[in-house]
Amino acid sequence: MIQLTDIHKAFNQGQHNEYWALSGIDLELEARRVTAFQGPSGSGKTSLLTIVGCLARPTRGRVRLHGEDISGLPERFLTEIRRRTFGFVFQQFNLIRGLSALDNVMLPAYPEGKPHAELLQRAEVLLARLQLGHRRHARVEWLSGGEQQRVAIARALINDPEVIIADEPTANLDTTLSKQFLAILEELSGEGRTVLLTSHDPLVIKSSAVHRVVGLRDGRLCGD
Ligand SMILES: Nc1ncnc2c1ncn2[C@@H]1O[C@H](COP(=O)(O)OP(=O)(O)OP(=O)(O)O)[C@@H](O)[C@H]1O
Repeated sequence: MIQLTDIHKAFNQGQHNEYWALSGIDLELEARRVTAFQGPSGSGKTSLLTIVGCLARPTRGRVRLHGEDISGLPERFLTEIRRRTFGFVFQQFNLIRGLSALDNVMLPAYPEGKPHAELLQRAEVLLARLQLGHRRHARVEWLSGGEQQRVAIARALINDPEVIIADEPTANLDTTLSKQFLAILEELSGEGRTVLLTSHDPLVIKSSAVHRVVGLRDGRLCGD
């Protein structure tokens, strides 16, 4: 589904502090599987996921999505692909304070231009599915860490993405909440979504919810 060919990523290219975060990644990611990227801090996991999710471009190399080379597409096409294909769950959840859970979930769908009532219903269904129906009108800063994470997952699902990308999704969760997250992960892959995540957490890496673990070290693949 996603093919990466000879991906390189440099930061501050051409400057005294030039740094190559990724050096020659060749990888094929299959649809409907849960793939975890593991590796030490600074090994390039986040850089790789941001490239896969079209949040950043590789300095060199090709990204193919369903066989189409998307690496050279102009920004507006990339934005469109990003919105349609990927849902993101960030480590800090990146929810907007002052807004309710419901409003946060609906935000990424506004550019799609769907009728508000339809959107509202979809957001309510998603929050209910994640056991947050009763908290839908609460401001996100009033919610617990686990509740905030589930809001972030509902938000990632609002545009019905094929692929969910989650960066260290359990980093801020205790064991019980991490296990809840893994159960949600199994549900997502059970309904045919592709999940790509980064994790240091042995609970995640060793979980039966994860089908494949890809190792990264110093910007290169090491173990698959
Ligand atoms: N915007 C940036 N400018 C300069 N260097 C960067 C930038 N983003 C990342 N890096 C560097 O690239 C390397 C890889 O970072 P990346 O965030 O991909 O690693 P990671 O494996 O996700 O780490 P962690 O587990 O700590 O999140 C690191 O050394 C980091 O300092």
